[in-house]
Amino acid sequence: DPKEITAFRRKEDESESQAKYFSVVWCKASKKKHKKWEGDAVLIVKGRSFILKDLEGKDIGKGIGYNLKEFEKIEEGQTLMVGGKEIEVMGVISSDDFSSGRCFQLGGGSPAVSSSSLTARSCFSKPFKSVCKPSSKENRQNDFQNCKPRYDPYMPNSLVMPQPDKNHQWMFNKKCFPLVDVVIDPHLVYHLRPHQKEGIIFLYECVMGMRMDGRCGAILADEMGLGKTLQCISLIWTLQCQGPYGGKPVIKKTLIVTPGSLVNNWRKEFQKWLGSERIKIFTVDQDHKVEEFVQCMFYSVLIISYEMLLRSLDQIKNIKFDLLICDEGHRLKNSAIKTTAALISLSCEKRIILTGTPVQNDLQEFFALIDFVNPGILGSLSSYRKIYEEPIIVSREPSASEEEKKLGERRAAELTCLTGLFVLRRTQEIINKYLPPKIENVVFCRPGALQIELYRKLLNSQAVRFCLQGLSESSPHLLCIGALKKLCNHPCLLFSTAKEKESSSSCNEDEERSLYKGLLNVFPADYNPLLFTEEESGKLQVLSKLLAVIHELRPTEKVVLVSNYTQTLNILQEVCKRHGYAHTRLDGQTPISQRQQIVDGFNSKYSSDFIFLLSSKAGGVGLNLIGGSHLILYDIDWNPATDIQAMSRVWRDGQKHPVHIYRLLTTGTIEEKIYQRQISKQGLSGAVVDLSKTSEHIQFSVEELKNLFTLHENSDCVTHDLLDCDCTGEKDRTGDSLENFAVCRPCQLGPHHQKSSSRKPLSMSQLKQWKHFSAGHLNHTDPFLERIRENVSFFFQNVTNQTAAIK
Ligand SMILES: Nc1ncnc2c1ncn2[C@@H]1O[C@H](COP(=O)(O)OP(=O)(O)OP(=O)(O)O)[C@@H](O)[C@H]1O
Ligand SMILES: [Mg+2]
Repeated sequence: DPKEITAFRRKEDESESQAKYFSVVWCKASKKKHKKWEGDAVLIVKGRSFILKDLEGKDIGKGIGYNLKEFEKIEEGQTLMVGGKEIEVMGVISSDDFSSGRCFQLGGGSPAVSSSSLTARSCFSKPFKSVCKPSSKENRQNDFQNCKPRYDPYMPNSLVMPQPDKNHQWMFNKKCFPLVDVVIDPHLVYHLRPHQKEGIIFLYECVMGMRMDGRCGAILADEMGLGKTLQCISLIWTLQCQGPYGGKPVIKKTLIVTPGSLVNNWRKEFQKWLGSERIKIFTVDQDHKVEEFVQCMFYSVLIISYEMLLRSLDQIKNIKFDLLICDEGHRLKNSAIKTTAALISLSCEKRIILTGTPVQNDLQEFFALIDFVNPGILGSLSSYRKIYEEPIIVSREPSASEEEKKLGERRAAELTCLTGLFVLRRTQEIINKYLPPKIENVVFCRPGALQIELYRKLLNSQAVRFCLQGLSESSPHLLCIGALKKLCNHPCLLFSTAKEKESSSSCNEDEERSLYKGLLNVFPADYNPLLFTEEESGKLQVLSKLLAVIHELRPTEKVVLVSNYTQTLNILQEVCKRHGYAHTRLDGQTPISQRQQIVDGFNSKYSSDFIFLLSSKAGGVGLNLIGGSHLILYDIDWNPATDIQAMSRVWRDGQKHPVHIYRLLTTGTIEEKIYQRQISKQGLSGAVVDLSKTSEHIQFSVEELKNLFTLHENSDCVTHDLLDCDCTGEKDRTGDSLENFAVCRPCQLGPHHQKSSSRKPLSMSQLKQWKHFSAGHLNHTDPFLERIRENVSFFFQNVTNQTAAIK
């Protein structure tokens, strides 16, 4: 009957589209009576086909063309043969449990974790006195008397840690000590910002294993400058003196591992918040070895650099640390490197990673960080890949089917949920209200005549032409880019290299020679790079005027002057000398032991330094340079993170003055192109804001190279030309409110990671909202811009926190 056939077909179609999931055990098909199951698996049945996956998510069987009726009837307890395997169905898996991935057993059954421990958190319980029978009444009274909270939990503004729930007490209070409130030292609470109080509670719950049974790790990924250090110091100080069970301290010794340049910063922060009496800390350096820490019982905190840690690993392994803190811990994202392996080898369970970089952009790196703080929580790397990484990545491909998209999203949500319990990230906005206004300027400086001539010559070189024809196998484009960038900073930087190349005869440097060929002829015959002038470089001219006007109008304020190149810093330093500006300098060659001293010197109100010369790549991360309130970025990096890092050195907690940021770009040159790339491509694609990415990682198409290697001589601002803005730069322009431009960041996992905007690279549409004007039309009250306009073709300006009260 045709009707019946249609009905049958429809039914077949329906079951084709609806998958069913079962948990099963399996073994190879055999005739043996006593079978031995070989393992658990997940059976996915869809119409006439099936897939069998092991609990690591790997396919262990697949087949099509099975009997539809038989597949429809599958139920608990049933055995059946599929793909040469015998299976017994243990139960039905809900489609939600499958799509979230929860049905795959992870690291010893964490599925219950995500929902239950959240509720557990809020359920405070009484100690179970009934179980607890101290030997005598007196004893008990003594116990209770000794077990008073260290600080009064009922004082107004007191910060009391949540009490552990019954389950926790059962696990960790075997001796039935009375429950005591853990209260943060009021001396610290007085200074804490609200987000820091929350952060301390978060860290406390994590390391106490209250958020996730038996897991004591945490990742504090707050954006730069939110005071991760203070939050950790508060935690250490609290756990070292108090604990919920009978008031007994939870930890004795803490190990803090940090980049070398920050070792002393940590010491200083301890001192700043706790003075030198409360807690004894020990920093390892050339003259202070780990042995000393071991010998002196009164030290409780050891601060050491990652490099020193490797060198002293054997001694460190012999010390029992109860808490491990890894500052700038994103460097542990690679589990293959020695440092990570060394830290994993330490037996300490309570582990905290601090990082200002978003951690979830790269799923593999994310795994490494998670697995470091809470080993095994996501299962093995191979199962993580199958269950999370692969479906999530597939779902983001443009070619992904609806089904793949859904599965990927669901798995991503589950991953966020699972890890969200011990990863905390707050963005900069949270602290903006405590900060003074920030005035950001992008200043387009006209190149000098010599610069233009040299620029043309370089673009006509054989090396550049080869690049554009895609003729070269090696990567001469990096050479060409490097030379153009140098030229933008100052022509004298090119002179020395060109001189060298001219005389060298090595043939591997052919490309380099072809780049510099004939360049010397463009320089004046008696050119001496040591006697460079400011006029030869557009930016240097602007810089020099800018410094002069700051010096004149704000004699008590200081300037941080940033470049990525040591050679450029040399030039800038020479300029300081010529004008008699007192200055100090920190770059890659500055011994680590001296860095903090230099920073402190500059920040001190008694210092006479006017300028801090900083190589952002060498020493930027984590430094506080709040002594300066003007920051000038002399050159631009491919990676916006480098520049953002530098900017947040001055606009951070403790800054007393309005902050002025100046980014200098040479009009029409490669610098504008790099800037555009920063804001359009990277900004919009939400590319990882990661300091480790350098230009070597960037792939350029020939088309892109053509654009890079073009000089726009007739534009006031190519970036503005690209904005599709209808103004002609003749007046201060600002568009609609910024909120209209939600920036999407597809790399992040879940919606609640999308909040940040202030520390993210700008997008083009956001830039359009900045005030912008050509220098000729500057009817502006900014006295600083007024003074430099002569050598400038265009300005962009944006003010954040305009109304902020200056403390
Ligand atoms: N509650 C506070 N009140 C005043 N100053 C604070 C407070 N919290 C932190 N600070 C100061 O803010 C500055 C930044 O703090 P910190 O160095 O800990 O930031 P961070 O989160 O580690 O940032 P980064 O990622 O750049 O290392 C420090 O000088 C610190 O002393
Ligand atoms: Mg820090």
